[in-house]
Amino acid sequence: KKLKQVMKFCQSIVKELSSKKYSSFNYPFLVPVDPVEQNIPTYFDYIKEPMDLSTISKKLINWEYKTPEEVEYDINLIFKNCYIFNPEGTIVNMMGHRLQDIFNTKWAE
Ligand SMILES: Cc1ccc(Nc2c(-c3ccc(O)cc3)nc3c(C)cccn23)cc1
Repeated sequence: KKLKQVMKFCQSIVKELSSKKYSSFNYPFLVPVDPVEQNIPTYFDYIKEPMDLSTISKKLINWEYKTPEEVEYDINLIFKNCYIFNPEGTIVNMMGHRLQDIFNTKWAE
């Protein structure tokens, strides 16, 4: 069925965004943010819907998404959270924009 192919495409995009070739700027988005480890204790005061690429990959494997729009929502949540917590001009903010540019290009394909 078509849905299976679409979900495979989504998984390929998550794999691409997690690729080592982007390791200089994708690492803040690969796994759930650990506010203690990253010394950002207020993170969950601002971010009520944490999201990361490994969580999306797991949800895809467990068929937790019913439509590609739900996958797109979670991927965009990563960037939305990034820009909420990391103001314009910060390095992590710029890392988010770089990864989002790759996502927008691949998603539009
Ligand atoms: C230049 C720079 C400065 C700080 C960080 N912090 C950070 C973050 C992070 C993720 C999301 C977020 O909204 C804020 C921070 N995740 C990491 C990781 C996994 C390893 C090392 C540092 N990390 C990374 C790069």
